[in-house]
Amino acid sequence: MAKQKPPVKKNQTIELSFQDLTHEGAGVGKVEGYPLFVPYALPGETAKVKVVKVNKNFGFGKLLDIKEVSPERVEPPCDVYVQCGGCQLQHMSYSLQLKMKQNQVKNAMRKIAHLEDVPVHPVLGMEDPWRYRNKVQIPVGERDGELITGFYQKRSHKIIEGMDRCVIQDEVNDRMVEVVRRMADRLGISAYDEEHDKGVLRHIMVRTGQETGETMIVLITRTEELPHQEELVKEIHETYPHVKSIVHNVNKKKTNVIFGKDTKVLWGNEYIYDNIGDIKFAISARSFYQVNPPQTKRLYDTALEYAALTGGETVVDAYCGIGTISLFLAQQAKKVYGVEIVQEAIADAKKNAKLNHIENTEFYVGEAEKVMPWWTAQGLRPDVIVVDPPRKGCDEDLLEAMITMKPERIVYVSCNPSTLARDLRILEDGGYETKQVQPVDMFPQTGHIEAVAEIRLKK
Ligand SMILES: C[S@@+](CC[C@H](N)C(=O)[O-])C[C@H]1O[C@@H](n2cnc3c(N)ncnc32)[C@H](O)[C@@H]1O
Repeated sequence: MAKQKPPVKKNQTIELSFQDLTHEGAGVGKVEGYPLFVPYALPGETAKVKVVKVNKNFGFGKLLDIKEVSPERVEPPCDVYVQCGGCQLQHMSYSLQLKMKQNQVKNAMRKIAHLEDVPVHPVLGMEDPWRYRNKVQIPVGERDGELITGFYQKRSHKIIEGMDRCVIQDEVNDRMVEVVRRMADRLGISAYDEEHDKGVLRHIMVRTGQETGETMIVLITRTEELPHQEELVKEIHETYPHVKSIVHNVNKKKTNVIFGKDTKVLWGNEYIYDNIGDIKFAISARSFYQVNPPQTKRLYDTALEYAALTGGETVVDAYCGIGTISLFLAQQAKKVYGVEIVQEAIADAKKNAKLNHIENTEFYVGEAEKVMPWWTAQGLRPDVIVVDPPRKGCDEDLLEAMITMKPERIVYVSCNPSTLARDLRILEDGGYETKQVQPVDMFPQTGHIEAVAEIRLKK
């Protein structure tokens, strides 16, 4: 049979109507059944589009001119929305964002997990979906002899010009980035020059505890020394008393990874504190801490509800970070075992347990996929397992260990619906049943969605 040629050509300009959205928020329109993905187009719209890439089964277009505008289209408040690419959904109403994300999770359940009937609830969204991020990591560069800070332009390492705020960032963090940049500039500290691998300041990281108002500043340099360190540190903490910790991290490698291995406190505490619900957390520079605390509380409350603890259970919290979920669980369980790969995070987890006078937790450093089979061999048989892996999902050895341990309930917290669905299929085949999935919008204005799944051992 002769292969059908795509009905469009590269660089052709066409008029296209949009019916759907990809999971990244691009509009989907079809020419004779051939789908074209067009960023910033919305369902219900008709637009002039330039075809920019033609693959065998689908292509990409660039939005030129919208003829019929969707009522869901809104003006993005960010001045550098298109250059930046950090947010993908600012041009659509928040209610459409939530619908799109619910569909994304439903589609993953249907297409990847082959679970047609699992209830996927409406997304728990934010009342005010702006300025929610508690942490910023921003590159430092130089233009016309002056230090500049800003995110990289999409698919490049060129800092966006004139970027002085980020509308999803906590205002305190925005301000502190500017303050540190100006002070460093005045003191003559140079920016890291990636191309020639010279210069000093690579990134500024700022994290603020939204409940406590405490701020940590991390200065990441290429060099062992931070010139004018004492003046810089003194000026920051004397002017801004909410800054409780100033940290120096050295990263000598030519790499995209932001942090290097060596971290030392220049001034103040090694930690800042923040609260989620009634639990207090100490957070150090390198530790993972969810970026949207009010939504984190809703996420953990859902995880706790699905864990259905009565006080007598043994629980495992795999990928436990600084023990956030573990400590919530521990309040309602007999014993919680946490495992996490980052050593500093486990030190924080132990500290956090003490800080909150919680005595029924044990935390271990290690790869969850190795520690869990070892626990299984030791005879540990938890009643409930909670997993909260990175985007790539759970390792197969860990899924196998869970199936062998046979807990009554598994709670899967996920930041990637595709890997969640892949892993749910494995658990279903291993004797488990997915009861319900609750998406939580931890990252408004972006295409990301978090979800919690309740999974029970089949009777
Ligand atoms: C999505 S975070 C969840 C952390 C924590 N549950 C929370 O809510 O703050 C995933 C965590 O998994 C850790 N991690 C990544 N790979 C791991 C592995 N193979 N074994 C154990 N932990 C791992 C990361 O360091 C990170 O802290």
